[in-house]
Amino acid sequence: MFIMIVVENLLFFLTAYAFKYLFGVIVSPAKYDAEKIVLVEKYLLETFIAISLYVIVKSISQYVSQVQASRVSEFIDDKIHAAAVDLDLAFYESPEYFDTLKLAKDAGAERPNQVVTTLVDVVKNALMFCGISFVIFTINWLILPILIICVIPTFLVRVALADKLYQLREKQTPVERQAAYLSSLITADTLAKEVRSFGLGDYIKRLYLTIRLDLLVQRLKIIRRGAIHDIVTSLLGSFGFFGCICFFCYNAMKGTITIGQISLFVIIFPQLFNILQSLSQGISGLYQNGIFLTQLFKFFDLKPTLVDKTDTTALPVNDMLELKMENVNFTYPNSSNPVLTNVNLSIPPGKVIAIVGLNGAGKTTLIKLLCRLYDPTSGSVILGEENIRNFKIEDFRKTISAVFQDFGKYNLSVADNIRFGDIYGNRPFEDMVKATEASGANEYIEEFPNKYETIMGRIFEDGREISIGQWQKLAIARALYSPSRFIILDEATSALDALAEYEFLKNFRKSIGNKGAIVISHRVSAVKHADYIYVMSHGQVAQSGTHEELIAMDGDYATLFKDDKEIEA
Ligand SMILES: Nc1ncnc2c1ncn2[C@@H]1O[C@H](COP(=O)(O)OP(=O)(O)OP(=O)(O)O)[C@@H](O)[C@H]1O
Repeated sequence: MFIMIVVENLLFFLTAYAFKYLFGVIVSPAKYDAEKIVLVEKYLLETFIAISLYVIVKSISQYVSQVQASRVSEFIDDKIHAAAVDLDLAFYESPEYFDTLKLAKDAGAERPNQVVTTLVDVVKNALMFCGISFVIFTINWLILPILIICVIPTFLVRVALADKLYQLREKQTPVERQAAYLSSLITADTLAKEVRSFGLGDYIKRLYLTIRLDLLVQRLKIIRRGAIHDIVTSLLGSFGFFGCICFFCYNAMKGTITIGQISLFVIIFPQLFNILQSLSQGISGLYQNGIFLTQLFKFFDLKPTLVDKTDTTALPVNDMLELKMENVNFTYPNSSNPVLTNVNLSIPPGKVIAIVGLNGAGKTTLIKLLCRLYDPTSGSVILGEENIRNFKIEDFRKTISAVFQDFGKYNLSVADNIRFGDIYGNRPFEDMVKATEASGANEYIEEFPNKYETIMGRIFEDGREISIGQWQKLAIARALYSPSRFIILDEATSALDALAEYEFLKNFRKSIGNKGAIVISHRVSAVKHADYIYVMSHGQVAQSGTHEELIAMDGDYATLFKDDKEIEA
């Protein structure tokens, strides 16, 4: 790119000088003879070649610039994704993260491109400026400083405007995110049913428009003020430009400059003014993009809070180990209320453990800790004899497969939906079938003409939408397909009909083999066959035991079970 810029500039000056010599010969007092014609033809040919080369190089240079810009854009996109993948769950549960991500994405999409292209323009214009300055300097040394002084105020005004616009953008980011969220409510498929049945479309549309208009008014106020300052300072620049022309005309009339210099001046001087304007625009643009890129780097600088210890222990080979929680307390970051208090529980291999409790009791939070998506504030999670903090996070997470309440509905093929449980395992197809048979998903998959190659969901062509219960069966198949040591179902059977849930849980112990399992369900009657049951209340284990023991205790569990039975009846 740099080579192209240098060549392009050289060709521009070559063209200008070819013109200078051409005019010099044409208006020379030598008479019209064969020698003069040959000379004119020679300069005409040289001018033609120089112009043609200039045009070709300019086009190539534009092409190279576009290729470079696209590559930079892809590169930055990939870096943003890599940084986002590395961050842990805590970031995804905090608004500050989304603000930083938004600003980084705003910067990421186009700014690096703009930096490259603006930088190229600045270098190009700076080289051109040096060349033209030299030529102008040979004509009259005073012209240059006058012009520069006249352009400086425009430059300062643009830098100040960039600063103000950036500050405003930073301030507006949370509100802009709110507007984007409202827009997604009426454009995305997720809430299409609810928005229509409650007739929310117009209301959300108006709310969105009000926010956007408010943001626009604030922005336009700053832009308007900037435009007025820009007009005033640009006028000053034009005065300088005009002054130089007057000065030149005066000297031309006096005959102190040659006709060749006049032709050079006519070609070059308007360019100089344009270049100075572009340079000031380019440098202030670089400054503006620079402050945006700061946000991109701020995003890249985010570091996961959960990191591997320097001396990690290898996972024990023995896969018949218990997973335990010992005196675990937990408070979410940015919150002061403890969500778990002194929790003790254990999940032995090959056993099904159930956790029941009212909404907000802390069940899902407990699962997040078991999966090491968060670390306990105090107390430990232990695999066998080892605190899970001593293992590599990536290795430990592979020991658990979980189906969360908000599990993934991947709009990809059935096979991909299951393969995601063990994405790098090169497993035989039979394993996939075994998993879908255990979850009950095979019943509907077998009816699809394309079976496991059927695309799920309605987002893409030929996609098949399935019911929530069927999605759940697919998610359970994914967890069963995973070669993990423990499997967790967090209300993963909530949408299954009572019979399907009963059938599934009856066979669940057989499907898990030696794996330890946790099942969370609000249907207490569905988990009564679990080997051991924990009852959670306000972040604590209020009761624990087998179904029979808990019924005999006549506490929270017995009440939940009785309520459940009455509702079922
Ligand atoms: N990311 C978070 N940041 C702060 N507090 C949270 C967060 N997630 C959950 N909580 C709080 O932790 C408490 C326990 O939530 P949790 O989701 O663990 O309950 P739960 O027992 O799974 O409820 P449910 O049966 O409704 O799924 C709730 O009071 C909730 O407000």
